[in-house]
Amino acid sequence: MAAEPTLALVAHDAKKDLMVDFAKKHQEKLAAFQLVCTGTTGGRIQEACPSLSITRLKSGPLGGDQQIGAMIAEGRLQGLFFFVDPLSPMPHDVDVKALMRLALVYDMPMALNPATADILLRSARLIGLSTTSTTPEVGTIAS
Ligand SMILES: O=C(CO)COP(=O)(O)O
Repeated sequence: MAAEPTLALVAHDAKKDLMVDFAKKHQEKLAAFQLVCTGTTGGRIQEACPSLSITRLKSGPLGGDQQIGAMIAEGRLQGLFFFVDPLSPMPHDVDVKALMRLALVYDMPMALNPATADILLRSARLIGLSTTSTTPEVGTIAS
């Protein structure tokens, strides 16, 4: 039997309450995934949803975003819900951009807000019916 698809849940501080509400609301559906989170986001979700099994990586500013980026590059992630705060400066802005960039490069289903995450959670591709990752053709990048 194929392993469950892996979904990353990440939220900036101003969006963590939204992420916790989202996780509580969709707890049953989220249980069908292997969940990975950046450190603080994962702690908040775990506290609110003790039945979910969550792998917590480093906190975003300490490398967690990059760890998730590496999972994308290595084909170990099937979806990314990243609730970003567009109104606050981030010390690790380069990491945030790098993570979103890799999600785009690898055509990863990515939701940057709860409205889109709601839709993606219902999508056949994300729930694992088609989890083939798209490897970009490096040669096609324009010089
Ligand atoms: O900073 C983050 C994403 O850029 C999230 O990290 P934390 O979940 O550790 O707060």
